[in-house]
Amino acid sequence: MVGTPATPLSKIRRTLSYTPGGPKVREEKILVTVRIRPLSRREQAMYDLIAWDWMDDHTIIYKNPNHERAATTFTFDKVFGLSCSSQKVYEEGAKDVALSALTGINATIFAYGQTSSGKTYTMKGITENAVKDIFEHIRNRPERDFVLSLSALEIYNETVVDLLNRESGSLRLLDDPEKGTIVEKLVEEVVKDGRHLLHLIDICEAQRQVGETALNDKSSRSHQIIRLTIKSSLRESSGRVKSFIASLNLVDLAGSERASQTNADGVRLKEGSHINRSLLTLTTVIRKLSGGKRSGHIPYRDSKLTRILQSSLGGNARTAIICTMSPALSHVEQTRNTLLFATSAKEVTNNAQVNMVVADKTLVKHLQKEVARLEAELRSPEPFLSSCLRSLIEEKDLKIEQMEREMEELKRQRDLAQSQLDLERKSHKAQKGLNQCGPSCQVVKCLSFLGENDPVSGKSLPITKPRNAFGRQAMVRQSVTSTDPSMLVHEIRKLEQRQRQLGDEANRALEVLHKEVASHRIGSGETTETIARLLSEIKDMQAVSSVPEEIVIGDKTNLMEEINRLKCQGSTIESLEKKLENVQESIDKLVSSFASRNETLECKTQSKKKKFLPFAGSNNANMQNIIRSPCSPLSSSRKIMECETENKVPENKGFVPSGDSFLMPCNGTPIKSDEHSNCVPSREGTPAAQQSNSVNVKKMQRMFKNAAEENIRSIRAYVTELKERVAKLQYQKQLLVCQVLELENAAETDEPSIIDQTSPKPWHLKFEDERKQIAMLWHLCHVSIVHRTQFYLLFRGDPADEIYMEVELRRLTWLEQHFAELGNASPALLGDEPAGSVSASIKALKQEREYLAKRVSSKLTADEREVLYTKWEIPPGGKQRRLQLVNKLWTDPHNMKHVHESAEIVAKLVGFCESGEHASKEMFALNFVCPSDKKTWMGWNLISNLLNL
Ligand SMILES: Nc1ncnc2c1ncn2[C@@H]1O[C@H](COP(=O)(O)OP(=O)(O)OP(=O)(O)O)[C@@H](O)[C@H]1O
Repeated sequence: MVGTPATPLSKIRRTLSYTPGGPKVREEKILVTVRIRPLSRREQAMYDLIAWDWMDDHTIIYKNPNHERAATTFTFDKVFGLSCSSQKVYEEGAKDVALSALTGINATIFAYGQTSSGKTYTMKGITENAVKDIFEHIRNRPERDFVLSLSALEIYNETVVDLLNRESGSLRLLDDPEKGTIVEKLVEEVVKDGRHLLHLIDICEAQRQVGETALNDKSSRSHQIIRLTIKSSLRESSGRVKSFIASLNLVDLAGSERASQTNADGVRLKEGSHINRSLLTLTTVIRKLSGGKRSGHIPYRDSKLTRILQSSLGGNARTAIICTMSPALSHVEQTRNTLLFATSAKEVTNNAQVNMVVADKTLVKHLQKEVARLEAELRSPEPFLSSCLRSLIEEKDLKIEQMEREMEELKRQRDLAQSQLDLERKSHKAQKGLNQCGPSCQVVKCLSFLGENDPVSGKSLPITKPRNAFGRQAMVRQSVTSTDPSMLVHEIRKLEQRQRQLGDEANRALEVLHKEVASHRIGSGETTETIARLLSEIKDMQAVSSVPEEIVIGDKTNLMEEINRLKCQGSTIESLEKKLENVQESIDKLVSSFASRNETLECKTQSKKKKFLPFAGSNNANMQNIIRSPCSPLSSSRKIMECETENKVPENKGFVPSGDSFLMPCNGTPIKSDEHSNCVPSREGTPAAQQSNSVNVKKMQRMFKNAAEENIRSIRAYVTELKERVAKLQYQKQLLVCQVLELENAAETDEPSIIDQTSPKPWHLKFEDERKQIAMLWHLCHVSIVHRTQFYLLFRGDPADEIYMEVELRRLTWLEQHFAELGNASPALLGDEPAGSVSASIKALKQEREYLAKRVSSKLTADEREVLYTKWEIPPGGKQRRLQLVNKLWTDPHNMKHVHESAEIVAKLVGFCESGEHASKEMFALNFVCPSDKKTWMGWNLISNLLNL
């Protein structure tokens, strides 16, 4: 094997570089040395061989006692042999770095190596020497004020423990934007002197987790970090105070180990696996850093060790690593790994800089005053606490007030937006209705009919007058597209009223006809029967279709009831139409019957002829009714009026009857047939009268014939017109039903498409709105949080997403409606499962959360978990923290930040990746049916899908 190329010392030497306008930045490589300990007693007892040679102070070679492979050479900043003292190791491998902390540069020294290779032994020597040197340095710098403080922790089984205060339990790591990773609540003891410092370090040693393994009687089972923070300040002649602050980290890592060598089991095995895992992360970090800092993601966060040491690994610190090793042949593989790690480490470059604070005199004075004030307050804790409390309460009150104001403003904005939206909808509806070609267009046009007299009030509506398009549009907009239920019910009432009037008129017309037929035996008996039957049917129909007068108006439920009732009446109107058709047929028959019998009638007595003036005489009252009817079309009324005038006897100038017997009927006085018959023969008795009568009878016959025909024609025309109006009525009802249903639907779905098309909302705003609505509906419908996550992450506002957003919104609206309607529907299960109950839906979601909670450990690193627990306020040491975390996800649909963060976490837990094969937008396409490949479907029916992951 070819040896690792040596790193020339020139390359390792530190170089200073400067950041313009900023503090000096020292860019340098990590100082890497190797210390070889003597063979241990155990190794000697086993007659283990020394497998390594160290030719000079920098090179170490694998001796390869069996000459199986080529020699392997490793070169480092320094190689310390078996007999090298700790003093020398410190002097040449750590001192320079350690003392940097005195001048404001962070420093880290750590020992790395296999278990029992001498790390603790080495770090002890380094620490003692460093402490000695630091205090000597302080003694030699009387012009500077130094403040030293010490904190210490161990990472045992990925748990951070304070070595100066074990009782505090597991400590959390927090991210500080300025300081980087900090350990919450870590005790920091101010150091009085060197002895005190060593005493504290001894305490830490004593507190540390140590256990016996096959390789080491006192094996360190944790990583230990002792942090000595050194603050020094110098009062300059100008009055300015220059302060330095830096930390010296003394790190004794737990050793990498093989279970087979340490004979570990149980607790030791668990410790060993944690140790190895975190060392593996450290190795990965070093390896990645050695490839250049910008060589991709550095997984500092994969372990607490690397997280805490982040600034020392390629950051703002000077770092020295002492790799310890056993020379024994039995450990050669482990040692080789250590040397490979060391080789990578020496390629890592740090950017250390002086952490300096310069404060002017005034500021210092101000700070001193502030400190004095605080100290005074602390001396009298009660007023201090009460003032703190007071200020806290005041602050809280202010916040509440501010929030209330914001809420008011938001409410106002919401109401304003709502009313604008309503207006837009109305105007859009009207526009849409008028612009569209097709049935609805025709129907809307029919509604100009509404512009006639208001049958309910009997008054002429002001909106009926304009006959231009604009006026009609305005009218339609106001009456039909109104979302106001009372307006719509009012419209329905008007239609009802019209229907009743039409029925009345048809009834009256038929009554007239019936009477004529019955009293004069016009037409066949069959026709008479038909008309009588129709008359009674129409009466029945009117009774059935009568509308209850007292209906509470203005309520949505009543509106729906109205619509349902109208829908039911559709058939009634149809039957009315049918009946009117029948009437027309009957009239036609009547006409033909009348025509055929005309000649016969001419030979009948005059008393009967007189009775051919139904509308002019005996039925005048009925006729007047028809003419006066508010719904009677002007045309037919006019015709009837004309007919009435024409039928008046005085028109016949040639015939001058003596007395007024014949004129009586024209005055509207009913004439009984027997009275009439008594009267007429007295005139017919004279010859002159007979001659005159014979002429006049023919004339009369013609006249009566014309009158009768005209009457029947009038009725026919009137029936035709009634039919037309019934058709209009039908259209209007249909339109109303459609409009109301559409409005109802739009109100429920808050359909975005009905917003004014002339000024469409920008897509990104629409997208945001829809996304918020969707998030809310997901929440309301207890939709699977994996589904939510996938949808949320897949659709991020691309214009092509519009259709998916629309579909999702419609689906959810539908679900929510049905949820409300069924009362206990289970949207979360609505996929290929029948709807269950609400509780089943909630249960499904609960199961999903439990399932995801189980994945927290496997899908998130311990560090990631800790960060999340902190962020999501899961108390340390609590039970089922994973479930607590998952239960907090997707619970606040109003907060889009919460939604986003929830989605990110769930995505990690299910291994969802936007570009992956599981993430196809098509799976959210237009139907509920699962795609055949269940693996790609992560939709509504979640648990089964998860099991397929
Ligand atoms: N350079 C050395 N000279 C003499 N003895 C040493 C040297 N290094 C280590 N030893 C001894 O070897 C044994 C193991 O050393 P130490 O406990 O420091 O190893 P370690 O690497 O810290 O082990 P672990 O990782 O298991 O904690 C100790 O008894 C120690 O005194």
